[in-house]
Amino acid sequence: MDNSNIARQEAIELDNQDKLAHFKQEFYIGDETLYMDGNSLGLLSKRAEETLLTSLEDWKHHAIEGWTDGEQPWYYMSEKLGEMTAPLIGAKKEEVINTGSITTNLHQLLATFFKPEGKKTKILADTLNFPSDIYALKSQLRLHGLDPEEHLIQVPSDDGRTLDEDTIIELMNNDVALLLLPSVLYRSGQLLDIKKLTEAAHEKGIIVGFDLAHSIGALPHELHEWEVDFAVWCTYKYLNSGPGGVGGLFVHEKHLGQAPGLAGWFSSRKDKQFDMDHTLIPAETAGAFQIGTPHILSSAPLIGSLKIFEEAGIENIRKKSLQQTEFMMKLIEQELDGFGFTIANPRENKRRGGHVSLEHDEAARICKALKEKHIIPDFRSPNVIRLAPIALYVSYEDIFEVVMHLKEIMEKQSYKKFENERGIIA
Ligand SMILES: Cc1ncc(COP(=O)(O)O)c(C=O)c1O
Ligand SMILES: Nc1c(O)cccc1C(=O)C[C@H](N)C(=O)O
Repeated sequence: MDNSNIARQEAIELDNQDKLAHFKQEFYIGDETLYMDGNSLGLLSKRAEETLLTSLEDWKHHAIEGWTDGEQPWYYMSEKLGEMTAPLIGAKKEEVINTGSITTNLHQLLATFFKPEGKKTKILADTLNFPSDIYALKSQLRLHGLDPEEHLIQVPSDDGRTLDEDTIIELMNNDVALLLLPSVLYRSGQLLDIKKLTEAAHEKGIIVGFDLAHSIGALPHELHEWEVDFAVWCTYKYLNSGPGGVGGLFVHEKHLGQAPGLAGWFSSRKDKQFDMDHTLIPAETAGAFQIGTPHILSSAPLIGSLKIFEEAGIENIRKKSLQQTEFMMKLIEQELDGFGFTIANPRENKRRGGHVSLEHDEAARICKALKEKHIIPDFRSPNVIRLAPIALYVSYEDIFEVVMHLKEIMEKQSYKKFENERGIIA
């Protein structure tokens, strides 16, 4: 048996032993498709579809009464989702609410927690974060009359892929008021040491926020115990809530009870909201950081999806995900040697998230060649192919197939018929 046949055998055995394998049947995907892009948009599950349809039924049968009656009362849905999400991030239920999007939630929490005072006027971030977060930071600085050129410090990266925690800590000066970092970097998949960074920042009196877009649903967190001040995330990636699915936010218990920077009537204590008083009485939970009416139809699928996470268990998901990415990297090294690929994510388990980051000079057109074969990766400029073997719906045999197709594309140079430029999204 040659090495690739041994690997196929190994994949079959791993699938046979996999206690999460049965969840794959719950997700919709074409028979021919190998979906490796769940880190950008997760797949629809039957349970998410069901809870979305339930909300439509509630609307159909209850009209306005759906806010409190119906099967999934809309007035309490954001809180219910917060409670269901709490175990995924190590939070108390009061600390979590589903609302908005990453960027709007970030604006809300910056408006609440970024309070430049005296010499403490700077925000510390990094050079590798997703652009939307940086845009939000710069616009919040401008709203305070502060020039981002001077007041936004972005930690550099030595290799253009990863960040060094000690370098971040060195930049935590006394003039820094707030630190914002991604938990997992969207390109390289590096997982930062949230606990260590939070502790170091607190020693300098710095408020700490994390963007969990690329870690929530992929790995466990202990936000309450680590005393992270706030966090934001989306639910359309690993949490499979659908395009434009509701975002989420965490505010540590120690900050609850304070008024939101951006107030609206949904910031209210729920029993007071319909008093319609012009003086806001904010909720004493993370619910206070909501603003307006929740987007029920973009929230409802998450109920069904989170039930899957309750059943599967985030520790089991992480365990499988690490084994899957390890298997994928091993196969890439074995089968794609000499084709010009570089594995750009850190190799240690505690330093990587849920996707493999492959660099190649021809990455954009290799992605197009993969898509021609019904394999869905994504491309991130300038040279990254992201491959996310999602624990809930990707099998080890799928991973084997993906790498073997990639090998064929490289051997036959079939990527050369495409332009080496990205499509609209990837
Ligand atoms: C790290 C990160 N932050 C922010 C965003 C954008 O968030 P949203 O469009 O949900 O506001 C994304 C992905 O779209 C992301 O990956
Ligand atoms: N949020 C997205 C969207 O609205 C359209 C297309 C893609 C996305 C994404 O989530 C991109 C993703 N955050 C990334 O890491 O590239």
